[in-house]
Amino acid sequence: MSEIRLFVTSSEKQVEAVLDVMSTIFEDEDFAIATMEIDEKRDVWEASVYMMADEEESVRVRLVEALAADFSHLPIEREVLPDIDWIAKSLEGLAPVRAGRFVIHGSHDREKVRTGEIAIEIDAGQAFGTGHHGTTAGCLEVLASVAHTRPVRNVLDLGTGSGVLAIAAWKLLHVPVLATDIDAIATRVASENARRNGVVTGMTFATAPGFHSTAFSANGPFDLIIANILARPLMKMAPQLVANLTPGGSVILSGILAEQRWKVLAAYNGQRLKHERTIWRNGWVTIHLTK
Ligand SMILES: C[S@@+](CC[C@H](N)C(=O)[O-])C[C@H]1O[C@@H](n2cnc3c(N)ncnc32)[C@H](O)[C@@H]1O
Repeated sequence: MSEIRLFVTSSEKQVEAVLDVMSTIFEDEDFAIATMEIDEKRDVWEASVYMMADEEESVRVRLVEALAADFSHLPIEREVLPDIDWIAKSLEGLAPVRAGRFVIHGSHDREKVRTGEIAIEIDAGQAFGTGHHGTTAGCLEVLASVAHTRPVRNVLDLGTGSGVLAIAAWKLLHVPVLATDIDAIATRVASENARRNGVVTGMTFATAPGFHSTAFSANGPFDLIIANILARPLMKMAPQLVANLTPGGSVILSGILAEQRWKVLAAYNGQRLKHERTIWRNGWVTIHLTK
């Protein structure tokens, strides 16, 4: 089935406002949303939402409705994207990513690892997390800095995807790591990636939505919790997440668009966590808080 892009074209300022509207209506769903500069001199930009062909009509109806109030003058255009083997394509373009002391690379780039780097080998596959997304790279950067400043005896990676953050924490800290995901395929991929990266003991995997598993009480509470999910589930889970954190422990949250950060901070301040630092990468923020 083809992939479709629905988009509007305008100035950078208007396109940013349209992107805000798009993120509000589609924030809990899997549709990718992006802005792109078309012509720098003429200030021409596009805001796009991507979907599969069978979802186009319902997305279009919602988009027209949401843009009606302030942007009805902007026509919604459409592009059918060519069918591409995305996994092969993404592998071709995946250069190693460096964040803190970490380098995340595909198996085709093993020789590019430099002395002193902590290398994590992840090939693009069925689970999210090759290090190229701003949220993953942001978590790695904060992880490296947290490890310098605080003793960490165990780690929880909630929403592990490819396992990249769990493997990074294990390689950096040499402590037990629990890696969980709502998606059983992700948990399987994460454990295969862990094995491929030389993790033999000290890492536990569980498939669980949020904190609904005995794995959390069996392995926690945790000195460090990393959760790269999305703003809304992170806000909802704040009480349980903080209950699973040791006093003095650290939380690294990502999957949060810059404009959503205040709501997420409010949810965690409400649980008496202290804000330490927020970093930005490609429009996404990663937040470090302590208990
Ligand atoms: C953005 S990916 C992050 C993957 C990886 N940790 C990284 O940083 O690259 C989010 C992951 O969280 C998982 N997820 C989403 N909602 C979840 C929930 N309520 N409980 C556990 N995992 C969840 C998804 O299946 C997905 O693998």
